[in-house]
Amino acid sequence: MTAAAPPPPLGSRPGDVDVVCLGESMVTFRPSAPGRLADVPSFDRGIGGAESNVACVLARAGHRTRWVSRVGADGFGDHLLAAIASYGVDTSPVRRDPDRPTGVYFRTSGERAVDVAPPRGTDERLAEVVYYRSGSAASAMAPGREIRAAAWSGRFLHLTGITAALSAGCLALMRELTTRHPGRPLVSFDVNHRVALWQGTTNGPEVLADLARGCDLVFVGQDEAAAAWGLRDAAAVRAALPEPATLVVKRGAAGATVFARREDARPRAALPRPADVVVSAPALRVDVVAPVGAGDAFAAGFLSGTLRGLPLHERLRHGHLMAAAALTAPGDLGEPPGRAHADRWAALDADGWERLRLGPGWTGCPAETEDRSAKVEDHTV
Ligand SMILES: Nc1ncnc2c1ncn2[C@@H]1O[C@H](COP(=O)(O)OP(=O)(O)O)[C@@H](O)[C@H]1O
Ligand SMILES: O=C(O)C(=O)C[C@H](O)[C@H](O)COP(=O)(O)O
Repeated sequence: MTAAAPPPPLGSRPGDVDVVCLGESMVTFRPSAPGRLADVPSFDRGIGGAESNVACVLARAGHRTRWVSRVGADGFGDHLLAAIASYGVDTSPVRRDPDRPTGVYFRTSGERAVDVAPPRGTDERLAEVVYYRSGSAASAMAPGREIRAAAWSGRFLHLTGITAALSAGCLALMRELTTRHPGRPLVSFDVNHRVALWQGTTNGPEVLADLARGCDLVFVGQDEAAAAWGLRDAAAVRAALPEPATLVVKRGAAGATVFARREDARPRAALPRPADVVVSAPALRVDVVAPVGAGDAFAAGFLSGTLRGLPLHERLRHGHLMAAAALTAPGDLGEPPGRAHADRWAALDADGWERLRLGPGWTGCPAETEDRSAKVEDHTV
Protein backbone atom coordinates (compact mmCIF):
# COMPACT_ATOMS: atom_id res chain seq x y z
CA MET A 1 0.00 0.00 0.00
CA THR A 2 1.40 3.41 -0.90
CA ALA A 3 1.31 6.21 1.64
CA ALA A 4 -1.14 9.04 0.96
CA ALA A 5 0.48 11.93 -0.89
CA PRO A 6 1.45 14.72 1.51
CA PRO A 7 -0.77 17.78 1.33
CA PRO A 8 0.60 20.56 -0.85
CA PRO A 9 2.69 23.14 0.99
CA LEU A 10 0.72 26.11 2.24
CA GLY A 11 0.06 28.68 -0.40
CA SER A 12 1.47 26.44 -3.14
CA ARG A 13 -1.43 27.25 -5.45
CA PRO A 14 -1.60 31.02 -5.02
CA GLY A 15 -4.47 32.37 -6.99
CA ASP A 16 -5.15 29.26 -9.05
CA VAL A 17 -8.82 30.15 -8.68
CA ASP A 18 -10.41 33.54 -8.08
CA VAL A 19 -12.51 32.67 -5.03
CA VAL A 20 -12.52 29.72 -2.63
CA CYS A 21 -15.75 29.36 -0.64
CA LEU A 22 -15.65 27.26 2.52
CA GLY A 23 -18.71 26.13 4.44
CA GLU A 24 -21.53 23.62 4.83
CA SER A 25 -24.09 22.99 2.12
CA MET A 26 -27.32 21.11 2.59
CA VAL A 27 -30.00 19.52 0.56
CA THR A 28 -33.02 21.79 0.97
CA PHE A 29 -36.70 20.91 0.91
CA ARG A 30 -39.26 23.56 0.04
CA PRO A 31 -43.00 22.90 0.26
CA SER A 32 -44.45 22.29 -3.17
CA ALA A 33 -47.45 24.45 -2.18
CA PRO A 34 -47.79 27.37 0.24
CA GLY A 35 -48.42 26.62 3.88
CA ARG A 36 -46.89 25.79 7.20
CA LEU A 37 -44.46 22.90 7.55
CA ALA A 38 -47.03 21.17 9.70
CA ASP A 39 -49.54 21.12 6.87
CA VAL A 40 -47.73 20.78 3.54
CA PRO A 41 -47.85 17.27 2.06
CA SER A 42 -44.78 17.28 -0.22
CA PHE A 43 -41.54 19.08 -0.83
CA ASP A 44 -39.28 20.01 -3.74
CA ARG A 45 -35.61 19.25 -3.41
CA GLY A 46 -32.96 21.88 -3.99
CA ILE A 47 -29.51 22.79 -2.75
CA GLY A 48 -28.58 25.43 -0.21
CA GLY A 49 -25.58 26.66 1.67
CA ALA A 50 -24.49 30.25 1.85
CA GLU A 51 -20.90 29.68 0.73
CA SER A 52 -21.59 27.28 -2.14
CA ASN A 53 -24.35 29.66 -3.29
CA VAL A 54 -21.70 32.36 -3.62
CA ALA A 55 -19.41 29.95 -5.50
CA CYS A 56 -22.19 28.95 -7.91
CA VAL A 57 -23.21 32.53 -8.71
CA LEU A 58 -19.58 33.57 -9.20
CA ALA A 59 -18.96 30.59 -11.47
CA ARG A 60 -22.00 31.52 -13.56
CA ALA A 61 -20.57 35.04 -13.78
CA GLY A 62 -17.40 33.62 -15.34
CA HIS A 63 -15.07 33.42 -12.32
CA ARG A 64 -12.99 30.40 -11.32
CA THR A 65 -14.31 29.13 -8.00
CA ARG A 66 -13.65 26.26 -5.62
CA TRP A 67 -15.81 24.90 -2.79
CA VAL A 68 -14.18 23.44 0.33
CA SER A 69 -16.38 21.37 2.64
CA ARG A 70 -17.38 17.91 3.81
CA VAL A 71 -20.44 15.88 2.93
CA GLY A 72 -21.59 12.42 3.97
CA ALA A 73 -20.92 9.32 1.88
CA ASP A 74 -24.66 9.29 1.14
CA GLY A 75 -26.98 10.09 -1.74
CA PHE A 76 -27.52 13.66 -0.54
CA GLY A 77 -23.76 14.16 -0.60
CA ASP A 78 -23.66 12.82 -4.17
CA HIS A 79 -26.45 15.21 -5.12
CA LEU A 80 -24.76 18.27 -3.60
CA LEU A 81 -21.45 17.53 -5.26
CA ALA A 82 -23.04 16.97 -8.66
CA ALA A 83 -25.32 20.00 -8.42
CA ILE A 84 -22.59 22.41 -7.29
CA ALA A 85 -20.10 21.06 -9.86
CA SER A 86 -22.75 21.57 -12.56
CA TYR A 87 -22.38 25.34 -12.04
CA GLY A 88 -18.69 25.04 -12.92
CA VAL A 89 -17.40 25.08 -9.32
CA ASP A 90 -14.31 22.97 -8.52
CA THR A 91 -15.42 20.56 -5.78
CA SER A 92 -12.21 18.52 -5.67
CA PRO A 93 -11.27 19.51 -2.07
CA VAL A 94 -14.63 18.31 -0.66
CA ARG A 95 -14.11 15.27 1.58
CA ARG A 96 -16.70 12.48 2.08
CA ASP A 97 -17.29 11.32 5.66
CA PRO A 98 -18.56 7.71 5.87
CA ASP A 99 -19.65 8.17 9.50
CA ARG A 100 -21.64 11.40 9.37
CA PRO A 101 -24.60 12.45 7.24
CA THR A 102 -24.99 15.33 4.83
CA GLY A 103 -27.00 18.17 6.39
CA VAL A 104 -30.60 18.77 5.34
CA TYR A 105 -33.00 21.64 5.91
CA PHE A 106 -36.63 22.48 5.34
CA ARG A 107 -37.82 25.97 4.61
CA THR A 108 -41.17 27.48 3.72
CA SER A 109 -41.26 30.54 1.53
CA GLY A 110 -41.77 33.83 3.26
CA GLU A 111 -40.32 37.26 3.23
CA ARG A 112 -38.37 36.79 6.43
CA ALA A 113 -36.90 33.76 8.15
CA VAL A 114 -37.82 32.87 11.70
CA ASP A 115 -36.02 30.27 13.71
CA VAL A 116 -39.01 28.35 15.00
CA ALA A 117 -42.39 27.51 13.57
CA PRO A 118 -44.60 30.58 13.98
CA PRO A 119 -47.83 29.89 15.87
CA ARG A 120 -50.95 29.50 13.76
CA GLY A 121 -52.43 32.77 12.68
CA THR A 122 -49.16 34.70 12.79
CA ASP A 123 -47.79 36.62 9.89
CA GLU A 124 -47.63 34.31 6.87
CA ARG A 125 -44.78 36.35 5.47
CA LEU A 126 -42.51 34.66 7.98
CA ALA A 127 -40.63 31.64 6.63
CA GLU A 128 -40.12 28.59 8.83
CA VAL A 129 -36.61 27.17 8.76
CA VAL A 130 -35.81 23.79 10.33
CA TYR A 131 -32.28 22.43 10.17
CA TYR A 132 -31.18 18.78 10.46
CA ARG A 133 -27.46 19.43 10.48
CA SER A 134 -26.29 18.77 14.01
CA GLY A 135 -23.48 16.15 13.81
CA SER A 136 -23.31 16.51 10.03
CA ALA A 137 -20.18 15.75 8.02
CA ALA A 138 -19.42 19.46 7.56
CA SER A 139 -19.84 20.20 11.26
CA ALA A 140 -16.76 18.01 11.85
CA MET A 141 -14.51 20.42 9.96
CA ALA A 142 -11.63 21.64 12.11
CA PRO A 143 -8.24 23.30 11.67
CA GLY A 144 -5.71 21.23 9.74
CA ARG A 145 -3.01 21.57 7.15
CA GLU A 146 -4.98 20.15 4.23
CA ILE A 147 -8.07 22.29 4.74
CA ARG A 148 -5.98 25.42 5.22
CA ALA A 149 -4.04 24.76 2.00
CA ALA A 150 -7.33 24.38 0.12
CA ALA A 151 -8.80 27.48 1.81
CA TRP A 152 -5.78 29.54 0.83
CA SER A 153 -5.69 28.43 -2.79
CA GLY A 154 -7.52 31.40 -4.34
CA ARG A 155 -7.22 35.18 -4.59
CA PHE A 156 -10.15 35.48 -2.18
CA LEU A 157 -11.40 33.17 0.55
CA HIS A 158 -15.13 33.63 1.22
CA LEU A 159 -16.52 32.61 4.62
CA THR A 160 -19.71 33.21 6.59
CA GLY A 161 -20.67 33.36 10.24
CA ILE A 162 -22.81 30.24 9.78
CA THR A 163 -19.71 28.02 9.92
CA ALA A 164 -18.68 29.46 13.28
CA ALA A 165 -21.95 28.24 14.82
CA LEU A 166 -21.70 24.63 13.64
CA SER A 167 -19.27 23.15 16.22
CA ALA A 168 -16.25 23.95 18.34
CA GLY A 169 -14.00 22.58 15.58
CA CYS A 170 -15.66 24.79 12.97
CA LEU A 171 -15.31 27.82 15.23
CA ALA A 172 -11.60 27.06 15.72
CA LEU A 173 -11.23 26.75 11.94
CA MET A 174 -12.96 30.10 11.44
CA ARG A 175 -10.70 31.73 14.00
CA GLU A 176 -7.67 30.36 12.22
CA LEU A 177 -8.85 31.43 8.76
CA THR A 178 -9.69 34.95 9.91
CA THR A 179 -6.37 35.51 11.63
CA ARG A 180 -4.21 37.92 9.67
CA HIS A 181 -1.44 35.45 8.77
CA PRO A 182 1.13 36.83 6.34
CA GLY A 183 0.56 35.38 2.89
CA ARG A 184 -3.10 34.52 3.32
CA PRO A 185 -5.52 35.47 0.53
CA LEU A 186 -7.98 38.34 0.92
CA VAL A 187 -10.78 37.13 3.17
CA SER A 188 -14.40 38.00 2.53
CA PHE A 189 -16.99 37.39 5.26
CA ASP A 190 -20.77 37.53 5.32
CA VAL A 191 -21.92 37.86 8.93
CA ASN A 192 -25.05 35.70 8.36
CA HIS A 193 -26.18 35.64 11.97
CA ARG A 194 -28.44 32.55 12.21
CA VAL A 195 -30.05 32.77 15.63
CA ALA A 196 -31.25 29.14 15.51
CA LEU A 197 -27.68 27.89 15.21
CA TRP A 198 -26.42 29.87 18.21
CA GLN A 199 -29.03 28.56 20.64
CA GLY A 200 -27.47 27.62 23.97
CA THR A 201 -24.77 30.26 23.63
CA THR A 202 -24.97 33.91 24.47
CA ASN A 203 -21.87 35.14 22.71
CA GLY A 204 -22.78 34.58 19.03
CA PRO A 205 -22.88 38.30 18.18
CA GLU A 206 -19.56 38.92 19.92
CA VAL A 207 -17.89 35.99 18.13
CA LEU A 208 -19.20 37.20 14.78
CA ALA A 209 -17.90 40.73 15.35
CA ASP A 210 -14.52 39.31 16.31
CA LEU A 211 -14.32 37.18 13.18
CA ALA A 212 -15.40 40.11 10.99
CA ARG A 213 -12.54 42.22 12.39
CA GLY A 214 -10.04 39.73 10.93
CA CYS A 215 -11.43 39.97 7.39
CA ASP A 216 -10.79 42.28 4.45
CA LEU A 217 -14.29 42.53 2.99
CA VAL A 218 -17.37 42.19 5.22
CA PHE A 219 -21.07 42.02 4.34
CA VAL A 220 -23.77 42.58 6.94
CA GLY A 221 -27.47 43.36 6.81
CA GLN A 222 -28.58 46.49 8.67
CA ASP A 223 -31.34 44.40 10.26
CA GLU A 224 -28.91 41.78 11.52
CA ALA A 225 -26.48 44.44 12.79
CA ALA A 226 -29.37 45.96 14.73
CA ALA A 227 -30.53 42.60 16.12
CA ALA A 228 -27.06 41.26 16.94
CA TRP A 229 -25.21 44.37 18.01
CA GLY A 230 -27.85 47.06 18.54
CA LEU A 231 -26.32 49.19 15.76
CA ARG A 232 -29.04 51.27 14.15
CA ASP A 233 -27.40 52.68 11.02
CA ALA A 234 -24.62 51.99 8.57
CA ALA A 235 -22.26 54.59 10.05
CA ALA A 236 -22.63 53.00 13.48
CA VAL A 237 -21.79 49.59 11.98
CA ARG A 238 -18.65 51.05 10.40
CA ALA A 239 -17.65 52.73 13.66
CA ALA A 240 -17.95 49.35 15.41
CA LEU A 241 -16.10 47.47 12.66
CA PRO A 242 -13.32 49.76 11.41
CA GLU A 243 -10.82 46.96 10.67
CA PRO A 244 -12.00 45.47 7.35
CA ALA A 245 -10.71 47.52 4.41
CA THR A 246 -14.18 47.24 2.86
CA LEU A 247 -17.51 46.96 4.68
CA VAL A 248 -20.87 46.62 2.93
CA VAL A 249 -24.07 47.32 4.86
CA LYS A 250 -27.20 46.02 3.08
CA ARG A 251 -30.62 47.50 3.68
CA GLY A 252 -32.79 45.03 1.76
CA ALA A 253 -35.10 46.77 -0.72
CA ALA A 254 -33.72 50.17 0.27
CA GLY A 255 -30.17 49.68 -1.03
CA ALA A 256 -26.66 49.18 0.25
CA THR A 257 -23.71 51.28 1.36
CA VAL A 258 -20.03 50.45 1.02
CA PHE A 259 -17.31 51.92 3.22
CA ALA A 260 -13.90 51.45 1.58
CA ARG A 261 -10.68 52.54 3.17
CA ARG A 262 -8.36 54.53 0.97
CA GLU A 263 -5.34 52.28 0.83
CA ASP A 264 -2.22 53.73 2.31
CA ALA A 265 1.25 52.26 2.16
CA ARG A 266 2.38 53.93 5.37
CA PRO A 267 2.69 51.77 8.48
CA ARG A 268 -0.75 51.54 10.06
CA ALA A 269 0.41 51.91 13.64
CA ALA A 270 2.14 55.19 12.90
CA LEU A 271 -0.93 56.99 11.58
CA PRO A 272 -4.60 57.41 12.28
CA ARG A 273 -6.74 55.14 10.13
CA PRO A 274 -7.26 56.77 6.72
CA ALA A 275 -10.72 58.10 5.88
CA ASP A 276 -13.25 55.95 4.06
CA VAL A 277 -14.78 56.44 0.68
CA VAL A 278 -18.53 55.95 1.26
CA VAL A 279 -20.79 55.02 -1.66
CA SER A 280 -24.46 53.99 -1.66
CA ALA A 281 -26.64 52.46 -4.35
CA PRO A 282 -30.40 51.88 -4.24
CA ALA A 283 -31.62 48.32 -4.81
CA LEU A 284 -33.78 47.36 -7.78
CA ARG A 285 -37.54 47.11 -7.82
CA VAL A 286 -38.16 43.39 -7.75
CA ASP A 287 -41.27 41.19 -7.72
CA VAL A 288 -39.98 38.88 -5.04
CA VAL A 289 -40.70 35.16 -5.50
CA ALA A 290 -38.53 33.97 -2.57
CA PRO A 291 -36.02 35.97 -0.54
CA VAL A 292 -33.70 33.07 0.22
CA GLY A 293 -30.28 33.31 -1.38
CA ALA A 294 -30.46 37.07 -2.05
CA GLY A 295 -27.72 37.91 0.42
CA ASP A 296 -25.39 35.28 -1.02
CA ALA A 297 -26.08 36.40 -4.57
CA PHE A 298 -25.45 40.01 -3.54
CA ALA A 299 -22.08 39.02 -2.07
CA ALA A 300 -21.20 37.15 -5.27
CA GLY A 301 -22.12 40.16 -7.42
CA PHE A 302 -20.07 42.53 -5.28
CA LEU A 303 -17.13 40.10 -5.27
CA SER A 304 -17.38 39.73 -9.03
CA GLY A 305 -17.18 43.50 -9.43
CA THR A 306 -14.24 43.58 -7.03
CA LEU A 307 -12.35 40.90 -8.95
CA ARG A 308 -12.94 42.90 -12.11
CA GLY A 309 -11.76 46.14 -10.50
CA LEU A 310 -15.07 47.93 -11.14
CA PRO A 311 -15.88 51.21 -9.36
CA LEU A 312 -17.57 50.80 -5.97
CA HIS A 313 -20.95 51.98 -7.24
CA GLU A 314 -20.94 49.31 -9.96
CA ARG A 315 -19.87 46.64 -7.49
CA LEU A 316 -22.96 47.47 -5.45
CA ARG A 317 -25.13 47.41 -8.55
CA HIS A 318 -23.77 44.02 -9.60
CA GLY A 319 -24.66 42.88 -6.07
CA HIS A 320 -28.22 44.16 -6.50
CA LEU A 321 -28.55 42.56 -9.95
CA MET A 322 -27.40 39.14 -8.75
CA ALA A 323 -29.65 39.47 -5.70
CA ALA A 324 -32.58 40.26 -8.01
CA ALA A 325 -31.91 37.03 -9.91
CA ALA A 326 -32.09 35.07 -6.64
CA LEU A 327 -35.19 36.97 -5.46
CA THR A 328 -37.12 36.18 -8.63
CA ALA A 329 -36.44 32.40 -8.44
CA PRO A 330 -38.04 29.97 -5.98
CA GLY A 331 -34.88 28.36 -4.52
CA ASP A 332 -31.55 29.72 -3.33
CA LEU A 333 -30.08 30.13 -6.80
CA GLY A 334 -31.54 32.12 -9.65
CA GLU A 335 -30.18 32.27 -13.16
CA PRO A 336 -27.90 35.32 -13.09
CA PRO A 337 -27.82 37.62 -16.11
CA GLY A 338 -24.90 37.28 -18.51
CA ARG A 339 -21.97 39.61 -17.92
CA ALA A 340 -22.60 41.84 -20.93
CA HIS A 341 -26.20 42.45 -19.89
CA ALA A 342 -25.30 42.92 -16.25
CA ASP A 343 -22.69 45.48 -17.27
CA ARG A 344 -25.19 47.41 -19.35
CA TRP A 345 -27.74 47.48 -16.55
CA ALA A 346 -25.06 48.41 -14.01
CA ALA A 347 -24.07 51.36 -16.20
CA LEU A 348 -27.61 52.85 -16.39
CA ASP A 349 -28.11 56.37 -15.13
CA ALA A 350 -30.06 56.81 -11.89
CA ASP A 351 -33.40 57.25 -13.72
CA GLY A 352 -32.89 54.17 -15.89
CA TRP A 353 -31.98 52.11 -12.84
CA GLU A 354 -34.99 53.33 -10.94
CA ARG A 355 -37.30 52.47 -13.81
CA LEU A 356 -36.16 48.85 -13.93
CA ARG A 357 -38.70 46.46 -12.53
CA LEU A 358 -37.69 42.84 -12.52
CA GLY A 359 -39.96 39.82 -12.36
CA PRO A 360 -39.52 36.06 -12.75
CA GLY A 361 -37.53 35.12 -15.84
CA TRP A 362 -35.98 38.55 -16.37
CA THR A 363 -32.42 37.29 -16.59
CA GLY A 364 -33.16 34.99 -19.49
CA CYS A 365 -34.43 37.97 -21.38
CA PRO A 366 -31.60 39.98 -22.88
CA ALA A 367 -32.23 43.65 -23.45
CA GLU A 368 -32.19 43.23 -27.25
CA THR A 369 -34.98 40.67 -27.47
CA GLU A 370 -38.47 41.64 -28.47
CA ASP A 371 -40.32 40.08 -25.58
CA ARG A 372 -38.38 41.79 -22.83
CA SER A 373 -41.26 44.06 -21.93
CA ALA A 374 -43.04 41.06 -20.44
CA LYS A 375 -40.24 40.45 -18.01
CA VAL A 376 -38.42 43.76 -17.57
CA GLU A 377 -40.77 46.69 -17.45
CA ASP A 378 -39.79 50.22 -18.27
CA HIS A 379 -36.16 49.66 -18.70
CA THR A 380 -34.14 51.76 -21.01
CA VAL A 381 -30.74 50.41 -21.99
N1 LIG B 1 -37.51 43.45 -1.43
C1 LIG B 1 -36.38 43.61 -2.12
N2 LIG B 1 -36.39 44.30 -3.28
C2 LIG B 1 -35.27 44.45 -4.01
N3 LIG B 1 -34.07 43.98 -3.65
C3 LIG B 1 -33.98 43.32 -2.49
C4 LIG B 1 -35.12 43.09 -1.66
N4 LIG B 1 -34.73 42.37 -0.58
C5 LIG B 1 -33.41 42.15 -0.73
N5 LIG B 1 -32.96 42.72 -1.86
C6 LIG B 1 -31.61 42.62 -2.42
O1 LIG B 1 -30.96 41.52 -1.81
C7 LIG B 1 -29.80 41.98 -1.10
C8 LIG B 1 -29.64 41.19 0.16
O2 LIG B 1 -30.71 41.49 0.99
P1 LIG B 1 -30.72 41.05 2.50
O3 LIG B 1 -32.04 41.41 3.05
O4 LIG B 1 -29.50 41.55 3.17
O5 LIG B 1 -30.60 39.47 2.28
P2 LIG B 1 -30.27 38.32 3.29
O6 LIG B 1 -31.11 38.55 4.49
O7 LIG B 1 -30.65 37.10 2.47
O8 LIG B 1 -28.79 38.37 3.56
C9 LIG B 1 -30.04 43.46 -0.90
O9 LIG B 1 -28.82 44.16 -0.74
C10 LIG B 1 -30.75 43.83 -2.17
O10 LIG B 1 -29.84 43.90 -3.24
O1 LIG C 1 -28.94 29.01 6.70
C1 LIG C 1 -28.01 28.35 6.28
O2 LIG C 1 -27.22 27.78 6.99
C2 LIG C 1 -27.77 28.24 4.84
O3 LIG C 1 -26.65 28.28 4.40
C3 LIG C 1 -28.97 28.08 3.99
C4 LIG C 1 -29.19 29.08 2.89
O4 LIG C 1 -28.77 28.51 1.69
C5 LIG C 1 -28.54 30.39 3.06
O5 LIG C 1 -28.63 30.73 4.40
C6 LIG C 1 -29.21 31.43 2.24
O6 LIG C 1 -28.72 32.67 2.68
P1 LIG C 1 -29.27 34.11 2.30
O7 LIG C 1 -28.63 34.50 1.02
O8 LIG C 1 -28.80 34.98 3.41
O9 LIG C 1 -30.76 34.03 2.17
